[in-house]
Amino acid sequence: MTSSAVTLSALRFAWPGAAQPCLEVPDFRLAAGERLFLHGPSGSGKTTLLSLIAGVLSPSAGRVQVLDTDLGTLSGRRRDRFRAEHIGIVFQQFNLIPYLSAADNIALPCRFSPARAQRAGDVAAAVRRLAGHLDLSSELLARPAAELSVGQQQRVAAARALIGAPALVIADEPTSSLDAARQDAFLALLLAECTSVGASLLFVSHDLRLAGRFDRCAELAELNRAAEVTA
Ligand SMILES: Nc1ncnc2c1ncn2[C@@H]1O[C@H](COP(=O)(O)OP(=O)(O)OP(=O)(O)O)[C@@H](O)[C@H]1O
Repeated sequence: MTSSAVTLSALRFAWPGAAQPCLEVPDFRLAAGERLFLHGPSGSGKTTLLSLIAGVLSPSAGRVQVLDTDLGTLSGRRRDRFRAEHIGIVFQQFNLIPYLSAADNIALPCRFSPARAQRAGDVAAAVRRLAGHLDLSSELLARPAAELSVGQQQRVAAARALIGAPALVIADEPTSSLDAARQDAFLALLLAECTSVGASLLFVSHDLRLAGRFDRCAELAELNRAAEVTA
């Protein structure tokens, strides 16, 4: 087992054309199995940081290491494969495929990653188990994602992130569209799933009431030196 899930070294990221870098993170580490709550004002760079860790964006300088892999050493295709195999992501915009059923959306990572399919075992049963915990009925599972409410889509995105036990789960405001009861059920499932497989969790939220349920709470400004320049 690796001792570090994410290591950022001398990371710098500037959006094209921007006068100032958005992120300058000298050094950050998320330990294996650690569950971190990350918060910060709107526009401070949380989603950008998650996109760099997911390998969706590439840093302008510095290194992003996930598990034992330096993402900068991977070609675009290998990075996509690495992400599918090892990282479960709940994007702020969910990124569901609208014409696929909710069940097929949840199962999608298992189609892209044989290792994840193998870890899931019976994929259809894994879909039903996660959906059950998130109060998604079989009728909802059969519907195209485009015909679900925003909160239902968010729960589908959460189940998709968890299927096949990824070693790292990244969640960007994953409870913003849920009512209190479903928010609680979702968080309980997320924490339990991560604990049961020893996965690390990087959870971004504005809702500081949730922070106490995590191993560590950090504000992005504590990690990001660029924040000192722009503040
Ligand atoms: N595609 C893009 N091109 C250029 N600038 C961008 C792009 N996406 C985000 N930014 C800028 O990068 C900065 C950080 O944005 P980011 O979405 O990471 O913030 P955030 O902390 O996640 O905000 P929120 O809490 O509102 O989701 C902002 O100033 C934003 O305007």
